[in-house]
Amino acid sequence: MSHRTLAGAGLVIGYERTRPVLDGATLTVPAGRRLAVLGANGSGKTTLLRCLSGALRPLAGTVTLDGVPLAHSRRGLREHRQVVQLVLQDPDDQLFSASVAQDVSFGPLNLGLPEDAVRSRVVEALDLLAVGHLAGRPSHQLSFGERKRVAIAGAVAMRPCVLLLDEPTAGLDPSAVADTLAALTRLQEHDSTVVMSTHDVDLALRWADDVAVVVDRTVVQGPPEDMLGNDALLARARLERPWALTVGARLRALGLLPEGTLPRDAAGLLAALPDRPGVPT
Ligand SMILES: Nc1ncnc2c1ncn2[C@@H]1O[C@H](COP(=O)(O)OP(=O)(O)OP(=O)(O)O)[C@@H](O)[C@H]1O
Repeated sequence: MSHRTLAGAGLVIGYERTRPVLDGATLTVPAGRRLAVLGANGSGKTTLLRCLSGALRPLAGTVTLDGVPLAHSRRGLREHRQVVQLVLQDPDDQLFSASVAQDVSFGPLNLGLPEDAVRSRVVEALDLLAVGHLAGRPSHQLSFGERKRVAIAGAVAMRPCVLLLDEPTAGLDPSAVADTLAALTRLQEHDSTVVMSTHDVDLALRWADDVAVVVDRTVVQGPPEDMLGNDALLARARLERPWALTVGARLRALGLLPEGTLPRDAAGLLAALPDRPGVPT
């Protein structure tokens, strides 16, 4: 897989022409990096990802891949979907075959690949998502968290350069969230660009290289610390400052953390705190 840059410029997207959900949204999905699309419920995250995937045609503006505008023709969309794959929030919108292996092979079979190539893609995708042991199981018998990972494996089997994941961690317990994030790291190591929509500011700070905040029917993009430390922006977006930024700032003010230290999660915070003789770590 090679790196490709997906972008949207001046996107007006909506379901009714008179009341667009997004009105002039511009963003770049930096190749090879992790982008979190953050926004409150109903702000338009899913709508934006659907547009970037080609599933929803913008009312105005353009989606581009390496600067080339997406053509909403049958051929243009087919080519786009070989590079950009969207995984929906609800895995049951994507899983409908008799077994996990059949669900994951659906896309590659549709590409007309020979059977052994399909088989090796299915094995690779299931392994990347650490769900190889589920290959023979009926998808509908799996837990919600397992179904979410199988749905991601289905998209991964298409070997996309850009993977758009709509709330991949929603409804998962902490260990399933950790498993999913580990799988996303493996995907990135396989040269995929990963985009995740979420309203979880703590997760975005800990995971993302870049953050795009969906706010006031547009998108504001920048480094996680800048976006998630901007209280005015967060208030407009109906989001809260991540706890690690608040606690980090307090500890710096108390002189317990060196200036410039920006822990992103509990492990980072503990690692940055000084050792004191007699205080257990
Ligand atoms: N198929 C549709 N037809 C009409 N309106 C829709 C449709 N899908 C979404 N909307 C509306 O578009 C707006 C944005 O919805 P969207 O699902 O993109 O938000 P979201 O940020 O993903 O929300 P959530 O965090 O709750 O999943 C909402 O007001 C929603 O009611």
